[in-house]
Amino acid sequence: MIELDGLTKRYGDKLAVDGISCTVRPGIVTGFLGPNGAGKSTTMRMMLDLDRPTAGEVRLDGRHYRQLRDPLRVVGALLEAKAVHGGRSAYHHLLCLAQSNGIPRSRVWEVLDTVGLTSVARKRAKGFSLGMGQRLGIAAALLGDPQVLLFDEPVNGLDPEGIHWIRNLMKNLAAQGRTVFVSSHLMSEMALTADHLVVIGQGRLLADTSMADFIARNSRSYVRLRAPEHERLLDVLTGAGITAVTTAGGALEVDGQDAAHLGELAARHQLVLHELSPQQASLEEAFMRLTAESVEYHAHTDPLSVPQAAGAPGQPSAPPPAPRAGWGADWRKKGS
Ligand SMILES: Nc1ncnc2c1ncn2[C@@H]1O[C@H](COP(=O)(O)OP(=O)(O)OP(=O)(O)O)[C@@H](O)[C@H]1O
Repeated sequence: MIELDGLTKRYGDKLAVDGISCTVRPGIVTGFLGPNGAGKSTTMRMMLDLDRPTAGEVRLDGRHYRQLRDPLRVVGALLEAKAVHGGRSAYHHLLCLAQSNGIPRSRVWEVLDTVGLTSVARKRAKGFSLGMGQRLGIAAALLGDPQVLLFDEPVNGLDPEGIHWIRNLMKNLAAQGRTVFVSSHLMSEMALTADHLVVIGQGRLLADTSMADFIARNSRSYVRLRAPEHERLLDVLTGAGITAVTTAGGALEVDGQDAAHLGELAARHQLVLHELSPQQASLEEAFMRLTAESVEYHAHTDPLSVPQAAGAPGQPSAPPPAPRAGWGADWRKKGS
């Protein structure tokens, strides 16, 4: 379990983390989301005592990091890939870590096997690909068989096989009853991996809730219908006191109604339906909707930089947010 209690970090004028309190529970994967500059890395660094909080505290299974005699046995972290002495072999890198934390040599071979690096264990880490470097970082995190695991952007730059592997690894670690806390900017990946979400924006806690609840609360859900007798369906719906909006594509969208109820209503009027589909926004849309106000950097080339998940009730749907062409490039400070 990780407990954050009023956790605050100020760098000069900049309040990077602003009084965050929450508990990251064991047995599930908790995703840590926030726009660029939200304070995720700073929060994770404070969890590992790499940065001192200005106020508040973090406890890992009830203790401060500083109180841990062999930290790797309590918490494992992947903060930065390739934080490795490049001249050392994978084996020696892990052996040094093991020896400084009272971990037996045999465990080094176990974790090398877990991450699939046994065959290159004696090779120098500087020749490793990005994916191999990530696997070595994960081996280091697992070395002490810790109950708490932190992963900062673990799938960055990995190929689909590597992403799949890390996803399953995190799920398995959580299924073993460990606390797994993972940050990522890849929403589709997070949607597949995390059960619970902690979302921050400009250093403040915006949400601490289950994945399903987060999407439901931060997006519009509606039912889409298509019928060859479009006008008659519209009349039937209106007659039943149901507001339906015709989209540009010729479908009808209805908010706040159960799909089964709408299907039965159409059947009672002998209306053929070609589509009757409940629609729910993606995690990405829900995230962008929640954090639109707290995005620190906006791309000035992107007109959709304040995104909408869908049209407001009674309005035709807004187009889904376009992939952010300027994400990571061409940024400027908001308001500058
Ligand atoms: N050492 C530092 N000195 C001054 N300001 C800092 C320092 N580290 C972080 N900041 C500022 O604190 C804020 C939070 O940064 P942080 O790196 O924690 O955000 P993040 O959510 O991890 O961002 P990203 O998703 O871009 O990695 C940012 O405005 C950043 O510029």
